[in-house]
Amino acid sequence: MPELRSGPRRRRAPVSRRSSEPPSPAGRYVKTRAAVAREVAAAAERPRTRLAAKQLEEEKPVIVISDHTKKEIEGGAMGDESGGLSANKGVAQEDDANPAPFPERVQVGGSPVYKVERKLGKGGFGQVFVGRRVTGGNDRTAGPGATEVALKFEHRNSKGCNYGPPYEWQVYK
Ligand SMILES: Nc1ncnc2c1ncn2[C@@H]1O[C@H](COP(=O)(O)OP(=O)(O)OP(=O)(O)O)[C@@H](O)[C@H]1O
Repeated sequence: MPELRSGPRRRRAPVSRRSSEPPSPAGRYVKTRAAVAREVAAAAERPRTRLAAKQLEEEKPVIVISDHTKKEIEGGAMGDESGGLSANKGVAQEDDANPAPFPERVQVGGSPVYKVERKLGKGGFGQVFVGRRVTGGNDRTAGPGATEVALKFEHRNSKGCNYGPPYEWQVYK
């Protein structure tokens, strides 16, 4: 027969730490089950090998800019007054009313696929980002093989397109 305890319960004795060891701030917190579950889920999603990481990188969606998709962009929720294409996840627009981000990758017509990187600047009608060629290219800084280019996003509904496609587009073509 177990004996009943009498008197108040005492806490467990603290785990003894060597006096020379400084108390760790992380040690003062207890992880919740939700936090542990989040960590486990994140670890499961993380690629374990370089090859897996590369494959994951290659699977990322690409926004193909053509006449067809420009129409889709017009009709969809991706337009913004600043003249940007805003779709999917990726580079955040930090200074516009529309918090939707720009696409992660783009392909203009039959061009190579470019990864959209940091913002270079903003003009009257659009925004300019560094585009890094995802595959191929050469070490030249100019020409069709350049690995780094400037990508300008200008929406068809932007004020610069009030009177039809801007002349600048013809020049770029
Ligand atoms: N090739 C580039 N390299 C580095 N920065 C660039 C490049 N192209 C544009 N930028 C940056 O982006 C900003 C906006 O460029 P953009 O061509 O849109 O200017 P803009 O002609 O004044 O604009 P808009 O034609 O919309 O009136 C520039 O002021 C510059 O800071």
